[in-house]
Amino acid sequence: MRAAEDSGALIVSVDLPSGVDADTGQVPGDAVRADATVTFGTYKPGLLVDPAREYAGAVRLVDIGLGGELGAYEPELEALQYADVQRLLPVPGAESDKYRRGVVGVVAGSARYPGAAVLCVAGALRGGAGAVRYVGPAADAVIARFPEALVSDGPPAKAGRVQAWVAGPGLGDDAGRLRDVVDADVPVLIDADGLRLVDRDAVRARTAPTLLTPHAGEAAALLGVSRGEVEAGRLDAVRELAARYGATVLLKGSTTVVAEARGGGAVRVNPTGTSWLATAGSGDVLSGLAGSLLAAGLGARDAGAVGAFLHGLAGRLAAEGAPVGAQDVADAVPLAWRDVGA
Ligand SMILES: NC(=O)C1=CN([C@@H]2O[C@H](COP(=O)(O)OP(=O)(O)OC[C@H]3O[C@@H](n4cnc5c(N)ncnc54)[C@H](O)[C@@H]3O)[C@@H](O)[C@H]2O)[C@@H](O)CC1
Ligand SMILES: Nc1ncnc2c1ncn2[C@@H]1O[C@H](COP(=O)(O)OP(=O)(O)O)[C@@H](O)[C@H]1O
Repeated sequence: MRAAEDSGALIVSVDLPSGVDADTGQVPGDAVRADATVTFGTYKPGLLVDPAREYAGAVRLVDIGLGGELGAYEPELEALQYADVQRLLPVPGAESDKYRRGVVGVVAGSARYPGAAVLCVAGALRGGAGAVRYVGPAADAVIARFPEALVSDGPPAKAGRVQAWVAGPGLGDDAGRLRDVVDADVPVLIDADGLRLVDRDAVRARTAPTLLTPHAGEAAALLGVSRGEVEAGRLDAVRELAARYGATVLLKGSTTVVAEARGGGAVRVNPTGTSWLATAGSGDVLSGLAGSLLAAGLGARDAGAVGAFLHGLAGRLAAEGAPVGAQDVADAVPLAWRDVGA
């Protein structure tokens, strides 16, 4: 392997780069770093999930006539394509009104992190819900930036009609509001500080859909392992979290993966991500966006996967190869939506 790398020659791997694990995306030891990989029949998880994905270079799939054979197997992994996402986008019908489109509630922000509330609302306003209710101490900051948001500072249960809640970005230690949301019988997305504060038994006991959106650091804390272990084995980590908490889990990072609660269905891997998204607050935009899709009626797995797809695309469209901030990503979500919907 080293001789090949040291030679400076173009390296093309056949099916998979030697040394990467085809089924898990893990790289247990030395592995070939290919410029390109030609793979056969179907994509393997190791070509889609980091850290292995990075070793494959540009991937080209060649059909070798396995179509009929492959159809007999349930895939372990799937990546939504443009047409899949287009079918899932919640588009208002002629008879829609703001309530029929869904109302998303946002419990986020604190005196220390008012910006997280603004960014979460920024994502929520672009996710297809008909109204965004913000509940918390950053109402003035939210309203200054987004006068269309409905704001209050009381308990979430008194905020008015909400079809799905997002709780956690920049929340600080406001466990009371979080508890109200977890007790609500509507879909709930829990992110950031919410993942640290939440009563784990209460999450397990929920009957309405729950979507947890940890980054690797938060996932590591929830699993009681190191962050490195999560990053080295993303598929194992996301499946284990979903099983342990009886929730749908979206694990963020270099490859974003979504696993269904109680083991149902393939793990979704997001194909649109870009490392320009690695900027403070972009996760807050994602949680607002995915929560809005939940309020608009998507199931937790679809809301997570479509949210990550639009977020990744928005990151690319906003960045175009230059650094951007989280607000720029939120502002580009309509461009991503149009790109998918066209
Ligand atoms: N504008 C704002 O107000 C912002 C507020 N934010 C809020 O700031 C608070 C602290 O959030 P942090 O997540 O930065 O907490 P920390 O900085 O305390 O990080 C917690 C742990 O996770 C690790 N970690 C952080 N980001 C990671 C990543 N993307 N991948 C892997 N590991 C990672 C850290 O090294 C650390 O071990 C949260 O409430 C968050 O929502 C952030 O969302 C950034 C923007
Ligand atoms: N290297 C990367 N490649 C692609 N996406 C990334 C990368 N690093 C971070 N991201 C994305 O950026 C967002 C960061 O969210 P998060 O870690 O919650 O940060 P914050 O709390 O600052 O908002 C997530 O959507 C994550 O998937």
